[in-house]
Amino acid sequence: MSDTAVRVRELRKRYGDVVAIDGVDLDIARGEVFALLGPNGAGKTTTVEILEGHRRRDAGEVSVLGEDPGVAGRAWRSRLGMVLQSATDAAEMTVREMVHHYAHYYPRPRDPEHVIELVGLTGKADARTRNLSGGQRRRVDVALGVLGNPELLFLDEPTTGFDPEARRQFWSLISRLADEGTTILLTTHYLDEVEALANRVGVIVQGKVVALGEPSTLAGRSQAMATVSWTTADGDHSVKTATPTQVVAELSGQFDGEIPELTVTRPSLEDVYLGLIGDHS
Ligand SMILES: Nc1ncnc2c1ncn2[C@@H]1O[C@H](COP(=O)(O)OP(=O)(O)OP(=O)(O)O)[C@@H](O)[C@H]1O
Repeated sequence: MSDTAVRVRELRKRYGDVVAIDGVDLDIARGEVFALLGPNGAGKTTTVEILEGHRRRDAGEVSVLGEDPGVAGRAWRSRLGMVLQSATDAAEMTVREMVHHYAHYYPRPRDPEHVIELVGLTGKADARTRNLSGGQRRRVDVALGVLGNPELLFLDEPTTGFDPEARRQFWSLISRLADEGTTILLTTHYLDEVEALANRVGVIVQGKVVALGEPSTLAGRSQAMATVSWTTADGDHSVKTATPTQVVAELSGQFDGEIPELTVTRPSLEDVYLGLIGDHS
């Protein structure tokens, strides 16, 4: 079995005059959690839909779990899990009925009761899905996405509408799936989600990948200048420096004890991301 889950070369897609994907290359290894970031309309969903076999490409090579999604059949599809951007229709069925029902579609499903517990819906298992809140309904989507025990899971903005606690629970679910070896392709607008979950991140702007790397080192982040800040009776001070340890050592000689309100920061992933988007738009 190949170590590569997803391989994309020179992918192109237009909608009429709109160039949605403009020569994307992408490699995702098996077992990796890969995040696609980008502003609205950048081409993330189109890319994911092509990888899922839901949309035809105009040009380029695509291989997902060793097959071309444009022609692959049902056996291939059963190895994928999907949480699409648009939520599953609300229904008269209860959560339990729905999860048990969909389990029949897969050759080797997870235990439906275990999945309900995994997504934190045990207390709502007998509620009709139309009576669930937006965030709870999204958890049903996630339950259906992981039900088939997928080798590769697509998550398109999975935590939109989640409250902070639900997002944390979801993150631990994703980490568990990743630990079990599931490859995950995530699109999101939440930078903290990327930092918490992703091994690697690709930033896509106007249909092109403009940066690729680990969240901690993306676009030279780890080598970027640090900012040392502190406060005195004169007011707030800050210095940008490549040698923050030295600055702090010098400052500590000037103060008797603690340096007031000392902080040392490097650019956040959000700073780096906004810089990348600004440079390419
Ligand atoms: N079915 C369609 N018909 C015509 N144009 C489309 C269609 N789907 C997407 N587009 C256009 O293609 C471009 C890429 O859209 P896409 O949905 O892939 O972006 P995205 O990165 O997923 O955005 P978002 O973060 O808003 O979900 C946008 O300019 C969009 O308007």
